[in-house]
Amino acid sequence: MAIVKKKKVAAAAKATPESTKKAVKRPVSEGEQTPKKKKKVAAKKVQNGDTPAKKKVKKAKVVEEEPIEEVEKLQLMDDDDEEGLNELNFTQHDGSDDDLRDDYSDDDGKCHSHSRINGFCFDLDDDDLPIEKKSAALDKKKEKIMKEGEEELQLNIANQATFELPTVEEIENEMKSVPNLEIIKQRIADVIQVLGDFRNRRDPAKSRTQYVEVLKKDLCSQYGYNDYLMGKFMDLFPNGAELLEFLEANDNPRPVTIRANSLKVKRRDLAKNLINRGMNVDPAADWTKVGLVVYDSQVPVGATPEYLAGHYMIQGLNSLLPVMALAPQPGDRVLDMCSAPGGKTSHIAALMKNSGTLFANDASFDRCRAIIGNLHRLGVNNAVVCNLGGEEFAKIRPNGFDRILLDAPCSGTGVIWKDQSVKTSKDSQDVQRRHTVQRQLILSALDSLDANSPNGGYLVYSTCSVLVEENEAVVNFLLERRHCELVPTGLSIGVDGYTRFRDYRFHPSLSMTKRYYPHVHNIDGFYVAKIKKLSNAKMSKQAVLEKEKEKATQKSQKKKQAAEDNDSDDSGEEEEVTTNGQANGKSEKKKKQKKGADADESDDDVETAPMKNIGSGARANKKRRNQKKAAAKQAAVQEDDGFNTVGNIKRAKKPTQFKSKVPKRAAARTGAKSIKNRRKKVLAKQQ
Ligand SMILES: C[S@@+](CC[C@H](N)C(=O)[O-])C[C@H]1O[C@@H](n2cnc3c(N)ncnc32)[C@H](O)[C@@H]1O
Repeated sequence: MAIVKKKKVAAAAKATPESTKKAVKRPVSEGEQTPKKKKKVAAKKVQNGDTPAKKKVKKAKVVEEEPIEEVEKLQLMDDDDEEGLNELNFTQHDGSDDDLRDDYSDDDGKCHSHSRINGFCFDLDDDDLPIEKKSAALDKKKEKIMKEGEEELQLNIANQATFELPTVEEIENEMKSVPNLEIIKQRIADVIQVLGDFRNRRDPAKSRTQYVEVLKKDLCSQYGYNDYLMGKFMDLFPNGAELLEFLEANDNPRPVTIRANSLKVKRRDLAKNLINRGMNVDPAADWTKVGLVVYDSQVPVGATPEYLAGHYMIQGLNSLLPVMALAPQPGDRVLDMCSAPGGKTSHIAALMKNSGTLFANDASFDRCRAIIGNLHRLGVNNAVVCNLGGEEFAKIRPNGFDRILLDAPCSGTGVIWKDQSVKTSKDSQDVQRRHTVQRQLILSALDSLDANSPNGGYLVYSTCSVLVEENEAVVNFLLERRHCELVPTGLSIGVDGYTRFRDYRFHPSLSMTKRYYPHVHNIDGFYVAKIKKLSNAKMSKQAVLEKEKEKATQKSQKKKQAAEDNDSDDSGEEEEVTTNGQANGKSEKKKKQKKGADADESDDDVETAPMKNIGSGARANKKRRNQKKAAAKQAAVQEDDGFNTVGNIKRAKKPTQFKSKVPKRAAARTGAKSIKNRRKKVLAKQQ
């Protein structure tokens, strides 16, 4: 303790002349504390779980040991040292100082239990032991703090009850200047609280939609998302607290994890070697035998001799899941349809023990180089790397594989921490493009599977997206189009996939699929579904068309019904418009819906109305058919929000694989020329 004091004296010596002057002028101020500061210190002690009695005994001892001169020196300390004084519990007062009541005095402010030397008070007399008195005083103080805390809480609750919701326009204006994140954060918490107990906490003049709109705007500016994606996440996590957890998790990195390459090394041996290199590693989770988590490392994880020798692959734990679900067997014919850079491919090869045949495909030629590099490094020698659009496999290798992994290209909404640009770059068009390609790929993948494979016929579909449009809706689309069924993934972690989402309903078996979230599982957001192909025969077009028709009629009936309801409600609503702003919004919405329904019906009309000015005959019929098809396709694409699983799919532009060096017209011309030349030659010979 003496050392501590000396330091403080030294600090006093260092103090600026001004502060020293101040201290000399007002020596009493050394021991003075604002009541707040005192409370803080006391609260700190309570929090730390210090036994106050013990501490005080120590301090009293120190006081007795210290020479008075030393104590006087302390008067020269500057303000910064107040806390140090506090810790040592020296108090200088005349026994009536208000500030001191909290600590050692009774309610009258007089210090009864202390003797005073030079104005400093010490615990010496009275019947009770000083330690008991101090303990009692502390209890009292604690009680007071608790009381104040309770009062503050009540005040907060009262404040929350009167929380005023700004309008969306006000928020937009606020955002034009530099947004105050503290205010926004508080408002987010307030709105979430109101939404959690809407009936009691709402402002009666404001609707839930208004609260939700304000929340969305604030979340967008707090976390940096665009409106579209935030809307999607709000649909996904209607619970405000969970939404915040998810958004926070998206701003924080996941743990660094690696997969031991069982083709070359055992996990135990790899861990030993890496620890010797200065890496702090541990088994990553109880559900994987090959994953290791790297807590910290003195060497770059991607440049150790073990890495270069192919003993491990740097992979997120989520990457292990689809391969585990696929469970490839030695000797299988396996296709990894979208495999670059080859992390999952090399895991598949390891499970196949480098036997059988593994096709590692990717549409990007550049990314195929990465597959080749990784497969070489990891010692994979049962793989054929190919560079095709996945859509081609149904044609070039129908019913040709025992197992297929389709780790589809996606929006990446599960790995936002890796690429923050996703927050603003994803819009409805982008997501629509994604799920369109995903549907094409999943159909092609299923058609490439052999349903009669003795131990296979399995397709695993996975994405690193959390959006339902790219996951359950795509799998549901497949179930409606092909003879196949969902089977359990065999994965012990993950939450069940959606069978219903907002107004949409999926096949009940979709609960067998698995979802992963960063805030729940501390791995990247991910989705895994395992599908068994039941028959190699394609579902007849007739059956698919009938299903489509059925759904379409149901849909149009619903719309008509909604339109009729609107008609009958119209007059009543107009009255409401004048009296109730909330209802106003509602009727607007209904009108919009009606408009939409009308537009859709007119679309239907386009489809069904007889085509004019085309004429008759076979050609005209064909033209008519094509027009109908084009109109239907356009309508389906326009409407397609990702859940319209029976609609036509917009074909993505096919990647051009081989380009003929001679243009078509030139080729035709050359053909004609050579025929002419040959004819000339023949004629010449004849002559
Ligand atoms: C999610 S990544 C695959 C990651 C890989 N499975 C792994 O674990 O290392 C999606 C890949 O699909 C590829 N891709 C995109 N469209 C494709 C298509 N039509 N056919 C095949 N591959 C495609 C992309 O080039 C990208 O490499």
